[in-house]
Amino acid sequence: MAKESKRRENSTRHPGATDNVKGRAGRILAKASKHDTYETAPEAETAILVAVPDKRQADARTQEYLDELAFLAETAGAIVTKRFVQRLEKPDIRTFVGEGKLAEIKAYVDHSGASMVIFDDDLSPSQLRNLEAELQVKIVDRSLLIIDIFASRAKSATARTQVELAQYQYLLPRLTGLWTHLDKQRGGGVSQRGPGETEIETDRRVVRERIDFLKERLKELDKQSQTQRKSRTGMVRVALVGYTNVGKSTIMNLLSRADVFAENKLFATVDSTVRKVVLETVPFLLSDTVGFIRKLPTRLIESFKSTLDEIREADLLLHVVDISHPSFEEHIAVVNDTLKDINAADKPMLLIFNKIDLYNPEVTAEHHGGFEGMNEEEEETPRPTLEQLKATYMAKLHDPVIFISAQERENVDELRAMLTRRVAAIHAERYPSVQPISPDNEEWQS
Ligand SMILES: Nc1nc2c(ncn2[C@@H]2O[C@H](COP(=O)(O)OP(=O)(O)OP(=O)(O)O)[C@@H](O)[C@H]2O)c(=O)[nH]1
Ligand SMILES: [Mg+2]
Repeated sequence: MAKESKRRENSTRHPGATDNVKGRAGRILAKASKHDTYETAPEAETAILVAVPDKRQADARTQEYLDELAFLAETAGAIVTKRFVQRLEKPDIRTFVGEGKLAEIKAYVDHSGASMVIFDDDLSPSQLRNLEAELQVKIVDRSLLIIDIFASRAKSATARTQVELAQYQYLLPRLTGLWTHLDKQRGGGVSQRGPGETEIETDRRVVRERIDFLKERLKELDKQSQTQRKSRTGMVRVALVGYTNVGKSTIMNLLSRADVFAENKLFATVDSTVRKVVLETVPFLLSDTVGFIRKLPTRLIESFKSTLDEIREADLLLHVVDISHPSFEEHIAVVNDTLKDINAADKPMLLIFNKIDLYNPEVTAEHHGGFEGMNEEEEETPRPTLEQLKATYMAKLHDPVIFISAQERENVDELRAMLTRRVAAIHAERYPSVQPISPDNEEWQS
């Protein structure tokens, strides 16, 4: 017993203990934990993408999803050399893709020397194990890819702790998975416990302890930031939300003259930034937050709770949309669903359609590059004009909408005016007797 507790103490205190777990059973995480920033990543790895859409999914949609996956892979520092698509009613339970497709992928991996295969979905622990055994290269699923990018971007203590928590939560069931076949064969019985099971039990315990430790640490960090946030009470709080890469940080910089990192990469922002902004004597706090994405792992959302508090505690959400993206409507839905997941769906919202400079009604899904078997008719569906879109959204939504180009500074003054009126109205509502600012009386959403 004494020996046991001593070992446990060592394992939690000594960083090498968890590294061992990662090293032995969790090499899938090696990349996520190794490189610090994307910029300093050593020579790029080559990656193959694999998607298994269901039979009903339109070809253009499949291609768009693969574009997004390629963008994620590039953001993580990999060069994509090939895409594989297999339409299946349901992914194969053993190897995700069917036998024939797996052989095709295997042939390509062997021939091209690609160093990893990235799947556009999450793999079960056993699928991961089987695929690694068959293909003999690193297998990365969607969750791991996103966690990896977050790991390379996280700067603050909170974000780094959140990412580490997500990494271990990802690892834990996969440790179990590596050994489930043994458990089954043995059918229980203490006397038959092999060394494998003892080892895995130790690993699991080390990982669980690390998870508990990180949760505690997050609680402490959360207390500190709560104290910080309390000192800001009274201020109207506005949060920029939206799909990744839509221009949230660019708008933050425009409105607050801050210098927030913005670039054409997914998840440029992982930490949230808060700035005090004063527009026509109306002061408020503006925060820039992590972008959302389709199939964002729930675990990751949970571990990013503190970051998401900025959104939960906001009085007004500025939902930024990249109107030039062919799937912008799906992006809106993903963001709204994620807001629901984090209990922030009922907040007042202003919808900002950004990148109007890139919007071209003539351009269809085609500009993303057709691929074999693409349905020609699908490509030719014309997109509505900006005016038509404006009319549709104005009619459809209770929330006001505005169309801008943050980059070309188009309609930015209009955005400022709209925001000023909105914040002033919230302020007036909160402090009816004080009214330190003179809210514009006209209907702000006219
Ligand atoms: N053409 C065009 N590009 C824009 C516009 N606004 C932003 N961008 C570009 O879009 C890319 C993404 O902008 P960011 O501000 O980093 O986007 P974000 O929403 O903060 O992205 P994440 O933090 O990754 O979620 C950058 O390359 C910007 O320069 C715009 O109005 N027009
Ligand atoms: Mg950003």
